[in-house]
Amino acid sequence: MFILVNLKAYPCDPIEVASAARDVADDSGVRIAVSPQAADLARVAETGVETWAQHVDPNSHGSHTGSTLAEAVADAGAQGTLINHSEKRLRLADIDGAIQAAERAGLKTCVCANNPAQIGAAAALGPDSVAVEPPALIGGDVSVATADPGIVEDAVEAAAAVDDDVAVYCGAGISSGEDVATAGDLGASGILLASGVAKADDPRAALESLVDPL
Ligand SMILES: O=C(CO)COP(=O)(O)O
Repeated sequence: MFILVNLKAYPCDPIEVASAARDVADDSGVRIAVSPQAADLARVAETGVETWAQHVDPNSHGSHTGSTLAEAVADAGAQGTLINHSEKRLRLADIDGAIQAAERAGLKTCVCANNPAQIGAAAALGPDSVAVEPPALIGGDVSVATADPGIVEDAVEAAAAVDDDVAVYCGAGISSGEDVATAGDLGASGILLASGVAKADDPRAALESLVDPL
């Protein structure tokens, strides 16, 4: 399983989480990445943890004030990027453009989606991975794998029907190793989570409990 920790705009210490994620990944052998604010990418990447951007824009170099350039996040040390997160929705053409921009910059891509139908559409655009995250469960206490196991299974099926090579992750409300294991049993090959680590009093302990059953 791949564990991608999205720090969103939470008031956590990105270096503390990144260092803990690096150490827990090293100790457990589980792949863990951290996705901080764009301004923190370089500092987070310097810890040695696998680092992802939270978003890239569809444009390349040029007159695009305020854009998050895929080449710039790659230069800062990012190895991948989320695209179309539930809290950063894009139009279809811009999702397609952002995937192409990320690929030009050598970034791995994960396109987020609300439901299995959107997962199928996202998979058709050829990202490396897709992630199903029901908005109603994001930030809550109940894991998507428990509250709505069918949505994970249907997302896996929807992606496979379009392109077998696209990995499927799930997220929302995941906070325990049991949640991660259940997501794996449903066919997901990774999880996205945020509050379970970013808002934890002890992010390292939270990460250790996530990888415990793996
Ligand atoms: O949006 C998410 C990850 O990208 C999920 O957030 P929570 O883990 O806080 O539910």
